[in-house]
Amino acid sequence: QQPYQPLSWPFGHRAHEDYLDCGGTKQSPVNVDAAQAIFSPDLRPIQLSGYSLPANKLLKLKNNGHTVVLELPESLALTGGYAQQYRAVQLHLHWGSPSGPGSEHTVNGRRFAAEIHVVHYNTKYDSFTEAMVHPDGLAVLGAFLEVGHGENQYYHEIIKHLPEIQEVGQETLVPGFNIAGLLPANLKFYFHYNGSLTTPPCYQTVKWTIFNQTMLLSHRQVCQGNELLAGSLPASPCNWYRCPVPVICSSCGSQRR
Ligand SMILES: NS(=O)(=O)c1c(F)c(F)c(SCCc2ccc(C(=O)O)cc2)c(F)c1NC1CCCCCCC1
Ligand SMILES: [Zn+2]
Repeated sequence: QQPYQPLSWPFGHRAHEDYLDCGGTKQSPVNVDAAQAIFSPDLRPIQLSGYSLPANKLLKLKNNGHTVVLELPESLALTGGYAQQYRAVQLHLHWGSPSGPGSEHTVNGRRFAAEIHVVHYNTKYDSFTEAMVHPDGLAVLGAFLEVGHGENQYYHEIIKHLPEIQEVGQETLVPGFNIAGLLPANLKFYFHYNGSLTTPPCYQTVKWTIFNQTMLLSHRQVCQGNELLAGSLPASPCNWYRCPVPVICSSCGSQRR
């Protein structure tokens, strides 16, 4: 009996469609139907290397109008759970809005408050740009964010800088910290499938890992994230709303002009 229960489920696809944009047969996000998931003994625990960064390593945090993106050095690597080596490019967050939760994937139809994506590219390709058009080019680690009791100290390292990038295009520098703290402690339980970027160019070149364990943030932290992009254009029309301004954050009642 394996020490972990990674799950995957079958997705048929025609090879030549490997990176059709948006109209293809392997579009993400998807709803994970846990009852349809198949235990796969070949899937190994995800292993992270080089994720703990010193405070003197400054990382660019940018509001690109769709989400908040933290650029990551290639020293962060996936060394377990994938057949090939992948190195980090960036991480970004899919927040909700005062009108509702913002996770892109759902599980049994349930949408979570928010979702983090850590984007990596396959090092057999010379660059991220080249990798993202190949079926095995990208690996994205995803985890759901929920409201828990206390403040999450790792998400605090990002959220505390959000006031500095309230406008689209603004960026700031964030001191390094342990990026692994943004992901679940248990990297053995996950869903895995072959899908796509969830935003144009929608390339069907992503090996998705969606962790079972969720990340717990305080009510206030989720609210702060929801308010950052409340007036921005949606990244993907299906789950982003252009919120009227001023925005009342329904969960904590604060008003954002
Ligand atoms: N879930 S996801 O991984 O598909 C994804 C999203 F859903 C995203 F919504 C995003 S942000 C929207 C795309 C975008 C817009 C502007 C800029 C910029 O001005 O720099 C950059 C990107 C976003 F950046 C990503 N990831 C990107 C995919 C877009 C192109 C390559 C960049 C790295 C991964
Ligand atoms: Zn994403």
